[in-house]
Amino acid sequence: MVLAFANNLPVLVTMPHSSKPSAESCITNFDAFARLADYSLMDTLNADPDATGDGHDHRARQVFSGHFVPVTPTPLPDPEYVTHSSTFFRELGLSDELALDEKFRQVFSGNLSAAQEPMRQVGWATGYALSIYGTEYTQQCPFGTGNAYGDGRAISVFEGVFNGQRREMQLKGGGRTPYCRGGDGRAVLRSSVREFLAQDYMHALGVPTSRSLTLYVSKSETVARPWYSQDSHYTDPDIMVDNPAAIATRVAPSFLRVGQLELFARRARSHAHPRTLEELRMIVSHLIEREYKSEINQYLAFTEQLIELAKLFCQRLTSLVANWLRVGYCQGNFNSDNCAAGGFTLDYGPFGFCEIFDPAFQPWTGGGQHFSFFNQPTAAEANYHMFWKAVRPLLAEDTEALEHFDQIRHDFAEVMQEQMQKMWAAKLGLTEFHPVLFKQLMQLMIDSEVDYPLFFRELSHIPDDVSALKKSFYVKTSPQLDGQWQSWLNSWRELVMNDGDLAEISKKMKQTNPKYTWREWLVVPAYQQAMQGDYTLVKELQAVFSHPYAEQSQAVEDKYYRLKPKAFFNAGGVSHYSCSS
Ligand SMILES: Nc1ncnc2c1ncn2[C@@H]1O[C@H](COP(=O)(O)OP(=O)(O)OP(=O)(O)O)[C@@H](O)[C@H]1O
Ligand SMILES: [Mg+2]
Repeated sequence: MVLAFANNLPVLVTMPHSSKPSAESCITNFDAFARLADYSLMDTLNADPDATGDGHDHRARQVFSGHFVPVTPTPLPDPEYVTHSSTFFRELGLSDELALDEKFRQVFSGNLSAAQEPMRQVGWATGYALSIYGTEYTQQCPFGTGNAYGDGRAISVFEGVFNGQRREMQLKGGGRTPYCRGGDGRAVLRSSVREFLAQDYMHALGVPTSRSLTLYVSKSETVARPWYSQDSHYTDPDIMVDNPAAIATRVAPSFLRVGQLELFARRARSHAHPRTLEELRMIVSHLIEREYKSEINQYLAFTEQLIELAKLFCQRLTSLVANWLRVGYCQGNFNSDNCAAGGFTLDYGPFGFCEIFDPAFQPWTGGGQHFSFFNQPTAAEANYHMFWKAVRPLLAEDTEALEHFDQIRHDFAEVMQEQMQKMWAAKLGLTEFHPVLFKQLMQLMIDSEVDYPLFFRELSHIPDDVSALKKSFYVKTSPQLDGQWQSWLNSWRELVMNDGDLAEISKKMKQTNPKYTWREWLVVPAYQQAMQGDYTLVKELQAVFSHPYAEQSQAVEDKYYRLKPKAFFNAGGVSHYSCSS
């Protein structure tokens, strides 16, 4: 609120939030929404020449060239509105009532026949390649060639400019595409609720991410997925569960993945067809246009633009991963096909948030150590390497540019380390990273089995006695361990006090260390309840997650600011999962 003067009388006015549209720009009906459609992607990139123009061919097949395949989603039968992101709707200039508009619901539950000009009645899916930790794979493709791998159940249906920013809207679980590999093309309500809430939450945490738009569920279609029986402690699912099919729509400037650049680079390398290098160049130009336009001068020579791209992607990816560690996030499956080339979080499948501190935390049983919590900087480097390798052929004859480009690749680990140190210093309220102090802290956190987010939040009060931190310990500590904590605390406090005003530092720490984290055992009841048609808990979580750094009410604190109960340790579907779709 600020004081303004009207007729010389002071009046209170509410400052419009920067992302809040003015009343005139608020879109309340589908007709106005559809008018924003602008499919420059479909007009500038190559379509699969073998695709039927109407997009009705959903058979799993190889796609040999082109950047996208026109394909129609398969509508959810009897779609019911579950929720939408009010925050994001406001940013886009959409009114909340639009989420309940009949045509809007039809379109975002997969029925494109409800779309009207200039919207098109066909969407698109894209192919991509897969590398796991820097090793190229083609075996995941049913033909063994890699030509049938890509968006198997993600279908983009809309592209348009909202308040000056171009966005692509993509249905997840929108039915089969040529890349479905025999899958059903669906996502279940369980995973859709998780992805929807997590995207919203990450945004509120200040971590770059694809965004949640809407979530609809079918009242008549279910799909079976392997899952865990009640109280199962097995590593793998032990039963098949019918779960309602759902479609969550996510939004981003583009859904370009490192794996997508790789697909075209691999084809160029093997001279798969005469236009391979040109298609690679087109997809990289598209990446610059969609994700880096405001930071890369379009009048630079293309090779110089590529160097800028390499620098910016390195900055974004390292900062992203540092943020993941800051908030306790583990992506779980950070392959090149789950690594957005725009440098934001994408694919909330087997992810989790660290509760009891473990640097090797990994909720996905298929993910192994290499994608675990503290290994994410290395996993990011492997993905960056694949990006570098994919783009490099476009610089082929320019030795000077190549040298520069290679140097940026070489410096990745150093930039990553700088970002990490900056992040750890900020988490500890310090202006500088102190390696010894940090190492001691990590050991103490492991020995006391601290709850990662709860510990850092309690530390943000800058206590002078270890007893204040015990709220975050899962074990009872010995007097000896308490002594070690106290001496660590004393050294740390001394450094903090040298850095400035304690109240100011504490405030900053609380903006760095969220109070409310994702606790899977508190999310499970929300999707279970949603499966019964009750969305109260989903909405409650949306509200809690939208202000993760705020204190919120006593009732919210009592329910959500807590250690994980013992019953949920090693619980299948809560502490770990082998299936996430
Ligand atoms: N039920 C399904 N039917 C068809 N394809 C699927 C299905 N589940 C997953 N896939 C495809 O398998 C690939 C690997 O799955 P993964 O779990 O990484 O991705 P996802 O969660 O579906 O998608 P995204 O990366 O788009 O968020 C993806 O290309 C995905 O589209
Ligand atoms: Mg994926």
